[in-house]
Amino acid sequence: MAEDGDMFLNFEIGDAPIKQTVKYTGGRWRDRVKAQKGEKGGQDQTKEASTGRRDTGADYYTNRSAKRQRTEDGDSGRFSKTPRTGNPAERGPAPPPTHAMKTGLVSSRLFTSNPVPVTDFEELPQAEEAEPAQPSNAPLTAEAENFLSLGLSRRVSQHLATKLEMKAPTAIQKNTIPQLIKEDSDAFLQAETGSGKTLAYLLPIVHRILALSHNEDGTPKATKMNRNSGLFAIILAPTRELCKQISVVLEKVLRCAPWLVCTTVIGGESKKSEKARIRKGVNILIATPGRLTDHLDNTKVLEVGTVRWLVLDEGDRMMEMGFEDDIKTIVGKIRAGTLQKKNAEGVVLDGVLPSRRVTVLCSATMKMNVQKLGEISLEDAVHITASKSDMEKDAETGAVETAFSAPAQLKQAAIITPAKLRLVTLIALLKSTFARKGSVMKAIIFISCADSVDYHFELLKSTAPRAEPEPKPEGEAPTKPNIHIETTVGPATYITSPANPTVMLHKLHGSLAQPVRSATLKAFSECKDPAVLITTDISSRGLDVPAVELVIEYDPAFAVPDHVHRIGRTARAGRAGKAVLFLLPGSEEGYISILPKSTPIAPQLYDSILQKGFATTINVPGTESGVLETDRQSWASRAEALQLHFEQRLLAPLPGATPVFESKSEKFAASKQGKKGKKDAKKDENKTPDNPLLVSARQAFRSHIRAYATHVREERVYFDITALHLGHMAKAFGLREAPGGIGGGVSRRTHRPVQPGDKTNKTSKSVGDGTTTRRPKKDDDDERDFGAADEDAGRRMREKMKMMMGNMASEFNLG
Ligand SMILES: Nc1ncnc2c1ncn2[C@@H]1O[C@H](COP(=O)(O)OP(=O)(O)OP(=O)(O)O)[C@@H](O)[C@H]1O
Repeated sequence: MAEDGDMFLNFEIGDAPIKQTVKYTGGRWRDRVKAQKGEKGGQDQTKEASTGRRDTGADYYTNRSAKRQRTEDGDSGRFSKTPRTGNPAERGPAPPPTHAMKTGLVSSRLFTSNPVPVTDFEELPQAEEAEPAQPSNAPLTAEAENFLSLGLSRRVSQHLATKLEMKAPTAIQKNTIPQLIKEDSDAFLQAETGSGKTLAYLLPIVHRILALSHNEDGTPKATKMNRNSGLFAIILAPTRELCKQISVVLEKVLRCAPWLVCTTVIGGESKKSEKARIRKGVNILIATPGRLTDHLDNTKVLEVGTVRWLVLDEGDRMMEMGFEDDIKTIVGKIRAGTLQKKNAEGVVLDGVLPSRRVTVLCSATMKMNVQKLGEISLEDAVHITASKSDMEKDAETGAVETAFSAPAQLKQAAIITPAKLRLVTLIALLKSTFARKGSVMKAIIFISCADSVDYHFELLKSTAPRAEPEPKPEGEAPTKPNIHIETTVGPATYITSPANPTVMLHKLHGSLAQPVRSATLKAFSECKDPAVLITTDISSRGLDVPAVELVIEYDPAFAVPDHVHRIGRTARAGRAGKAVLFLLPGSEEGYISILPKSTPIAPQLYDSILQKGFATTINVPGTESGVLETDRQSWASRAEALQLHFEQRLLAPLPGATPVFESKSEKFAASKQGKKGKKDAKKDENKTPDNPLLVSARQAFRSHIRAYATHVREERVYFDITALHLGHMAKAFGLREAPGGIGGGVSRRTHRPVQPGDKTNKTSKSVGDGTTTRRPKKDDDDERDFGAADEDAGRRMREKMKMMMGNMASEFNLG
């Protein structure tokens, strides 16, 4: 079990003999000798530790608040004002950690030399003292509030109440629906995440199309409508996932009018089948901008003469992703065509449908680029918000307020964690979150880049071979395994607890093939067990998975509006939710001051999280009692043992591991990274490949650092790449030192270990001079190309690397 690295937290990690003898085989003799020496060096260090000369964690509490608390509160270093209860012996002894000394292993030295937080924790308001806020995005509760009173037909209102269990509108729906039913002006909808904006624009569209064939009371008119009666609305959204989600919502609504049809054109499937669907007839089309532009150019059957509505959902994100030209083309093409007053069957559209083309822009946040988008697409638009007073203020001043907020009921916290402790703190947080069955059902962890998502998924998921499906009784067809989720879903061993043994881990990012993306998201949404999704910003916009109760921003967002969208994946439609943000001590702490919040964001020091997460006895499958006593260990030594375990997993040559560099180009890229000659590269072909997890960790680290440098300019005062301690950050990736190659000539994509389900990305290439050619925009690209996205960031990174690595900089092409 130890070999495959699985179930480690099911062990008593502290006293378990994690030590492994690594036999160095293969490669050049120099490397082998070096490796053996390294091993010996490690043992020497441990010897030193056992004789008491090693750092015993005396500077564990380096911050003054901690020291103060420690004196007040025994030695726990806990920062809650809540008095602690229980027998101190049960809480385990205090740090300093001793595990490494006992087991004779190289200490991971997690708790030493960490930077001191600038926050004075004692001065802060306590989160638990604050009154729970009333939900701000919930359906309205007043008796008179119903969809019928907003002007929707009886058919639609009844369908909403009986089939979709939606009796009352939300505030944004209340303000939008009558406006879009009665008026034909453009509109900009701005309301909090999870406030029901999707139905706010969909319901009036469906209502008015339905009115072509049915009277207000639901009785049919002489006019019959069907899928060939014309394309009336186009909805654009930035990601395929969001398009699919909108389509699912619309399909549910259209069950009350089954003769109307909607479809998606989003890429990820053949254009031919999309064309075929358009040819069969569609009344409402949901699309990503890139794919729609393509169809407008090449699909003759796509007629836009009858189109009355163009909805730009998450407009700012589309602009940010570089779809400005596509949107201009789409708007231009739709406006250029003559507006048909009758459809092909001679049905008069005007009077029932808007007599002009209406554009609706929709977002929870508003970056400056939305204003630009407004200029491209809107004419005399009304600004619709959830609060009437905001709307009146805007109407008076003629300006659009740029303020946006998080749902009031959403509890926000920030954990101030030194870089070295990030990984163990994340696991401790997840462990305590899922400690009890039913406490939290679903959590999303946001990470800055796809490489890091891949790595953390591999690190945290079980490495045990997949269980064979139960044999079916004779005559019954065996259940087909879902091949699309084989590499993206798995049990999250390190996070489970005896009370909650099945927590499923999922990963999602934009470099996965579309069927894998769709299947993974479906698996996460429908998972009946507690589930965690590790993802990039691809999941930050619009995603609506109702049972998400916790959002963890392990890497802070690149801009505040992105943060608002990320945390908005929880606390939707009036439900409760919690968001936790990881920040480094120092300048990052200042970031809290610029975040929108309705209740104070409580900064918290990592140690209370570690204490909670690593406090419990841990079950050990296979032993007589099933439980191993761990009371004699402190939470800090458990944290160290876990870190050490990860570091060793990365260093161990895994038996039967598949080489990571499978293609020649990858091998060549790897050898180039170290600036080796072709001869050396050839020699390296015979070398035992590095543990794939190690390669993945290094790549994740590099991409993480590159991503860090791309925070928006205004926020770089908090996220300063030059203040980042690369060596400490490496620890958070289970690495013992920072790998080279950051900001160097190897592009992110060329070097990422290819995984089953990954899209081949042939469009990114290193040009060998420290820059990467920009990939042509993907259809719905949702991640940054860190190679060249930000020249300024690159320059700062190179400076940082120079500073950190001295002469090595030239070796890595950074100078
Ligand atoms: N009137 C309503 N009553 C109950 N639930 C509703 C109502 N309207 C919407 N919802 C639910 O609220 C959730 C959020 O809706 P939606 O996805 O439209 O929010 P949004 O404002 O677009 O959020 P985001 O800005 O994050 O995209 C959905 O699960 C939806 O089913």
